[in-house]
This record gives sequence, structure tokens and C-alpha cells, in this order.
Amino acid sequence: MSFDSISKRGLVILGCGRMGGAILQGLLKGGLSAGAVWVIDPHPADWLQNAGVHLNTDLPANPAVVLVAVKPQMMADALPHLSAMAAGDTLFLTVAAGITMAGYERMLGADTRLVRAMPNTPAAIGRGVTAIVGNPKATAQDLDMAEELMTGVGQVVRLEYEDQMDAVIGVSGSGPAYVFHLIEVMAAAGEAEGLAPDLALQLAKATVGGAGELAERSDETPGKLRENVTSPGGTTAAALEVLMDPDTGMAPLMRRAVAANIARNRELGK
Ligand SMILES: NC(=O)C1=CN([C@@H]2O[C@H](COP(=O)(O)OP(=O)(O)OC[C@H]3O[C@@H](n4cnc5c(N)ncnc54)[C@H](OP(=O)(O)O)[C@@H]3O)[C@@H](O)[C@H]2O)C=CC1
Ligand SMILES: O=C(O)[C@@H]1CCC=N1
Repeated sequence: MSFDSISKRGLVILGCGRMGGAILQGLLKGGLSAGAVWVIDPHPADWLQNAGVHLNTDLPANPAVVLVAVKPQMMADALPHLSAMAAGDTLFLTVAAGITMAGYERMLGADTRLVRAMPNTPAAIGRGVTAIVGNPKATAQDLDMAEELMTGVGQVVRLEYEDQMDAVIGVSGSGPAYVFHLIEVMAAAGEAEGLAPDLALQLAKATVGGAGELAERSDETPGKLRENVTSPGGTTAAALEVLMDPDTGMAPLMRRAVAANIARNRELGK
């Protein structure tokens, strides 16, 4: 990765918890110098205190990028302190759910160059997927910069419209939690059928991990991969009859879960 403008002007990270920390680690691994990073966080993790970044000190006046990774509920307290930076050509790159471009522009000013990004927690192992979208003030170079930064923690996709961000959060931003829950319930079902807890969990984790990797690497669709497991009249077919029931199966359940996610996301943005 090339971090020319960040190396010269600096990267400020507002909030360096799970997501801000994962992105910072990806960037440092990708070759960004810790000396080019300023972090603001009230309770920095141990690794962060030894990472060589500037921690809770005076900030550069005109950094190349401010990465905003505080919780949406903290935004109105934390962000306006940095509004002077928005008057220049600093790019604000935010990963927060809920808050819209219009909300940021109210806090920072209408001329702010802004990119909203939605990563997910596999970012911690470089296997995240992030969707990005810019406001009208964000330039093509700003979007390239945002893409380059987020590529440090996995794949990046670009959205055409900000409205698409709600569905992205519902599918991929929060999605790892659904998959972790799938692991939990598969293991619990195995336990209920007599497997030892450790064994049930090992089987569930390896199955979800292996199937996910196969789905990503294979040229076949997930539907075809599912059919490949399903012998006619066999055991998988019996289970899928339950899971694919149009009224009580996974499809209507997932539809409701994603709708609840989006409704909460819109509440957080108010
Ligand atoms: N976790 C996820 O899966 C994803 C999260 N996001 C978004 O990322 C953002 C951060 O989430 P996540 O990393 O999970 O949350 P964390 O709570 O792990 O991180 C937020 C960090 O911000 C710190 N903080 C609190 N107040 C301030 C402040 N005034 N100034 C600077 N830092 C402050 C917190 O410190 P302290 O803990 O001491 O309060 C914490 O270290 C959220 O907006 C969320 O919507 C986006 C995609 C996925
Ligand atoms: O739960 C949340 O609000 C955040 C946004 C996406 C994943 N975690």
C-alpha cells in the first residue's frame, strides 16, 4: 500500500476499540508508519499503548484522514471537537452505523469531504468486507484513499447510493453475528443429540468455516453447493425441508432479522 498523503499529513483515529483497532492493525501490517497515526480514545487497549502511535495528544491541524470509529451514541459528543479539520480538505472516513451523511454534515459542516464505510469484524483477521460511499464533496481521490485504507482489512465494494448502506449493515456489517449464532445453535443441537460440548463446537465451527471458504472460492453458486450435499431422499433433504419451509424456515426468519436491523439503524440515525 502507498500512504503518501497520510505519511505527510497524518491519520487521526477517533475511537479505537474493536473496529478502529482492527483497521489500525491492518494499516500498520500494510506498512503505515505508527508515527503517522494520532489516536483519541479514553481507555486505549494495552497493545495500542505500545503501538508507537500518538495517543491522546495534540492533533495535526490538517490531517489527510480522520477515521471515525466511535459508537453512534457517542458521535454528537466526540465529533464536533474535530470540526475545524472539516473546513480544510481532510477526508472524514466513518464506519459508524446509523448516522447519515446529512447527520455528519450537520455536526461538521456542509462542505465536509465524507466517506461512509461499513466493515465487519472479520476485519480483525484481514477477512472483512467493507462497503463505501462518498458524499458529493468527496472526490474520486478521496474514495480511492478510503478504498486503500479499508483494503488493509479485507475486500472493499463501492455503493452507488447512501440508501444502500442500510441493507449492507443488515447483511454484512452485522452478518458475522448471525453466523456466530448459527455456530452456537448447530453446536447446541449436536449437544442435545448427545455429543460432548467441545466436540459439538469443533464440528460446528469447522463446518461453518469450511463451507464459507468453499462458497467464496468455488465457481458454483451457494444453491448448487447446497444441492451437492443433498442426496435425493437422504438426510440433508430431511433437514432442509425444515430449514427451507417458506413460513417457518430460515428465509422468512432472516428477512425479519434484517428488517429489525434496518429499523434499529434508522432509529440510531435520528
Ligand atoms: N463491531 C462491529 O461489528 C462493527 C462496528 N461498526 C461501527 O464501528 C463503531 C465502533 O464500534 P466498535 O468498535 O464495535 O465499538 P467499541 O466500543 O469497541 O469502540 C469504540 C471506542 O470509542 C471509544 N470512545 C468512547 N467515547 C469516545 C470519545 N468521546 N472520543 C474518542 N473515543 C471514544 C470507546 O472507549 P470506551 O470503551 O472507553 O468507551 C471505544 O474504545 C460503531 O460506530 C459501530 O457502528 C461498524 C461495523 C461493524
Ligand atoms: O451492532 C452494531 O450496531 C454495529 C454495526 C454493525 C455491526 N455492529
